[in-house]
Amino acid sequence: MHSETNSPVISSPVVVALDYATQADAIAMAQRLNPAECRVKVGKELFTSAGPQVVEALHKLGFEVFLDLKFHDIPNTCAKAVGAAADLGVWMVNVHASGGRRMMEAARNELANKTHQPLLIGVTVLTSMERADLAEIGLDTDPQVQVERLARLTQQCGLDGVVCSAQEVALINGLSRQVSELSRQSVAPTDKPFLTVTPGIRPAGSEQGDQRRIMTPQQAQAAGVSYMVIGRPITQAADPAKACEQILASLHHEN
Ligand SMILES: O=c1ccn([C@@H]2O[C@H](COP(=O)(O)O)[C@@H](O)[C@H]2O)c(=O)[nH]1
Repeated sequence: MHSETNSPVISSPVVVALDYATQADAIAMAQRLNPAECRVKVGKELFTSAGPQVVEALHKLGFEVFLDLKFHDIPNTCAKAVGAAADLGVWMVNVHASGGRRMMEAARNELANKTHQPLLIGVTVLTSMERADLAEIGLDTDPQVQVERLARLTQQCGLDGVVCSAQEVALINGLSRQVSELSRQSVAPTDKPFLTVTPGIRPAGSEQGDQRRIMTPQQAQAAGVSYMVIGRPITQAADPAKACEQILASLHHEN
């Protein structure tokens, strides 16, 4: 799905969530961060208030951007929205896996015709949800079971990976190894890793807030996550750049 662009390719697993109400606040935070050490995420609040210009401004600062709008709609509408995100040149875009197979396949097919193809990721179960939340929406199951179900579907639909909590990553990596083995035996083998993008990252001692399925950065790394989405523990720190560097140092990450 993903095609390379002219943006710098960085090895850091950290994606900083720029959850701000205005472009000015988001850019002020981005200017305190280092695009060689992290990517940034634009979510619903910022995109709704600031629009596509904020993505352009972050690109100008040298950041790769995860556009976290979690599209969930009928297949045609979702696919066109994903296509519009691709035209913005973002690094990653996502849809809700619970939108189902036809929606995810339509989104994947839309990207096939694009010059720039962002990573396309399926959101499984929000990291703010626990078993009781699922029961209230008619899913009488552990989050892990629902995550596994949606991760399988997402991989079958040919997306690049999932959003899940780091707590489910070992399970998903096990699943995707099985699928990769099947793929190697098929006529069109692919060795693409199936990515896990994990919010709900909380360094020891930081506020849990509304998150429920959490892990520390070190636990997430040990579990094998591909990318860690970290918002408030970095953006609300007294020194966000230092908070980001300390997390990377705790992962023994070098650029
Ligand atoms: O399951 C999900 C999907 C997306 N998010 C987003 O990630 C960040 C997390 O921010 P924190 O401040 O570190 O909690 C936020 O933008 C969410 O919208 C998520 O948390 N869980």
